[in-house]
Amino acid sequence: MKLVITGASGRMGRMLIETALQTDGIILHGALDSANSAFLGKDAGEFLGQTTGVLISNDVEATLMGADCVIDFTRPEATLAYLPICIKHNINCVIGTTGFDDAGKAEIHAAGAHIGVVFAPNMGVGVNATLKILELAAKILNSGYDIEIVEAHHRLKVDAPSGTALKMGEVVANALGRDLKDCAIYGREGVTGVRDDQTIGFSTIRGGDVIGDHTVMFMGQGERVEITHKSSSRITYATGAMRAAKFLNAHGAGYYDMQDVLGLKD
Ligand SMILES: NC(=O)C1=CN([C@@H]2O[C@H](COP(=O)(O)OP(=O)(O)OC[C@H]3O[C@@H](n4cnc5c(N)ncnc54)[C@H](OP(=O)(O)O)[C@@H]3O)[C@@H](O)[C@H]2O)C=CC1
Ligand SMILES: O=C(O)C1=N[C@H](C(=O)O)C[C@H](O)C1
Repeated sequence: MKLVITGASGRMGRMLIETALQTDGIILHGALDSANSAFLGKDAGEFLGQTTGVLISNDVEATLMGADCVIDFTRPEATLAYLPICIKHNINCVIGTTGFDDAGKAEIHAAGAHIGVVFAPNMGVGVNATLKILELAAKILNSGYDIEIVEAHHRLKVDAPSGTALKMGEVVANALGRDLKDCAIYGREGVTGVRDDQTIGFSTIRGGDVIGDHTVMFMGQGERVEITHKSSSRITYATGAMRAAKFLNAHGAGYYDMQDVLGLKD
């Protein structure tokens, strides 16, 4: 399978290039970066001390020509610029980028009518297992528990709360028959009044080089259940993305998430 990686000089882009070069059945076909990138024209493997023959480019059409799949971990505006070109050339798309608004999410969903799309804010197997555990926990602890979600990431992350935290909130809210849009509280300040027991609170921590920590708390009378996932390397996201690319190669057009890829849907 011929793969193009966007955001090639980014934290995830580099991890994806390293992982692609080591994954059976995957050929690194192209590497894209922004028009401002200092890495344009450089070999995609240079940061590893390797020569791959693939040069980092911002010529999207030329780079995508002949590719089977794009893996995109960039920014929403970049993803939404690449997507129509993927549709035009019938190239599947694995999207790990976070921070989309509703219109952006709808565009990605609609792309699934033309090409294979896996869209997930976290491609790690452990986080996706955690989502299933959260669904079960929420169904059992369905009344008398206040729910709070705390996430921590490195100082360079630009969106908050993380896509993973929002997904966790959505899974818990759905399991409780609530709509996250109506019950989410993003931070508190000043005289807030007592807590509304129907809300789901989010707290964001940013600092240092934290790769990604998420905790969901179910706080009741006399006890507190905390479900935590901690990432210690970006490798988990990259191997998940490779699995997603192979899944799309086998399944073709459609809109999927990592629960589909991992066979975790009921
Ligand atoms: N789903 C998952 O499992 C995971 C998702 N993520 C998400 O992936 C995304 C990227 O994270 P990370 O790698 O840490 O971020 P980085 O900032 O390290 O990398 C972003 C890359 O995207 C490129 N880029 C930014 N804007 C544009 C643009 N307009 N057009 C083309 N390329 C662009 C950057 O190029 P330049 O520097 O030249 O601007 C850079 O190469 C984030 O949304 C993050 O939340 C992260 C980890 C796991
Ligand atoms: O930006 C990151 O680093 C991460 N982003 C994703 C998110 O927003 O949930 C996934 C992971 O937590 C790392």
